[in-house]
Amino acid sequence: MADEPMRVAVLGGGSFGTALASIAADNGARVCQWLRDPQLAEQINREHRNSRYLPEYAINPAVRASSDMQAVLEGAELVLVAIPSKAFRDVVRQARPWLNADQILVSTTKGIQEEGFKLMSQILEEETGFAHIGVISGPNLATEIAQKQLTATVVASDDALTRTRVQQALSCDYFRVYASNDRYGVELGGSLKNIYAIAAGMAAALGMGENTRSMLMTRALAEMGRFAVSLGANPMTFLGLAGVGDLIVTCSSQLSRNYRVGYALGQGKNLDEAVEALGQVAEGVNTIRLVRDKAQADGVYMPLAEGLYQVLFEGVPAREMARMLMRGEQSSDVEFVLPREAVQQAHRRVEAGEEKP
Ligand SMILES: NC(=O)c1ccc[n+]([C@@H]2O[C@H](COP(=O)([O-])OP(=O)(O)OC[C@H]3O[C@@H](n4cnc5c(N)ncnc54)[C@H](O)[C@@H]3O)[C@@H](O)[C@H]2O)c1
Ligand SMILES: O=P(O)(O)OC[C@H](O)CO
Repeated sequence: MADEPMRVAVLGGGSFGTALASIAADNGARVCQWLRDPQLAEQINREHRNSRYLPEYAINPAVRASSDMQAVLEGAELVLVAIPSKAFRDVVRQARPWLNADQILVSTTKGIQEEGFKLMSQILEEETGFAHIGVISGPNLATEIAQKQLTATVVASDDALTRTRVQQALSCDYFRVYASNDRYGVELGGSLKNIYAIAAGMAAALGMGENTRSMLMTRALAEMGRFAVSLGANPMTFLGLAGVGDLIVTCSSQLSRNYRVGYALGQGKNLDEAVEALGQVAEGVNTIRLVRDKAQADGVYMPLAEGLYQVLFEGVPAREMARMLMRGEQSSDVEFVLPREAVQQAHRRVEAGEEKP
């Protein structure tokens, strides 16, 4: 059956789900997209446009949209789930009666569930028990993908079939799909970088420069690596597209919703106003809280996440927090080369007069 078009279902009618549905259709797949809003589904079918999330984008006319979950999932080989983390489990539960173990289930969502600190593919696994599970993550601003800007992503799964079929379904002239077998690391990188995008947006609004942004991104990577190690994950994965790559784009672009929330906060809006003005999901707001709490509980040193938490949720002024962070304990650049503890130990010895110049 090699010549049969692949059947792809996309759950979610937001900007990323819409862009991925259209790419798969461009590649010849039979694509059905599920949206909870029947009017938007109708508009996609009639005008091949999604005026709510990607108004300028000409969606491939072969994409069929529907608010009937059963009809969308029927016969699908690949199911892409592009639903914000807060609603993710509910939607998977809704879908469950029409899912089967032969299907490939892939999350595109960069968020964390509060209960149990679960990533989205873990929810897919828990809700279904299926074997073909993966994630897509990387520097993927949907608006740029819609403009067909050259873009790369990562499909991560320990299941080779999942990786291969996703690469086949989505690779095209302007969208390149790299493979990873570190599902947890790729997914964690995508979720964590949203925290630092908020900080970068805030720094930009406060008039801070490129040195500051560069410091922020690099120290963010150090902090992300530390957190990954504490969770037993492989920090090397963060050297790839789903770590460094996504940090760079999300900390640099006004197209990022997390960056925009940070920018609005830096301009003096409060959190509710900033989120409301955005009108879309900025996963980082919730992720900051969850990661800060987890880091505290597990004793992981994450000064940026802690500082940002205090700015967002405890009313500490951003400039004051920046000053405190700059005056924080002396540290190491790359901790995998020189451990942080070695730097602190050396300071203690010099301060105690045990080592003299
Ligand atoms: N937009 C991007 O640039 C981008 C890129 C990469 C990854 N992502 C990730 O993909 C996920 C989805 O992002 P997006 O940009 O496609 O979506 P979005 O945030 O633009 O919207 C998500 C979609 O989910 C729907 N939805 C929300 N709550 C729902 C519920 N309770 N039941 C059913 N549907 C519900 C919304 O109506 C919308 O259609 C995000 O979590 C994000 O982290 C987004
Ligand atoms: O708009 P954001 O901030 O959710 O970022 C979108 C993607 O994650 C960028 O890779």
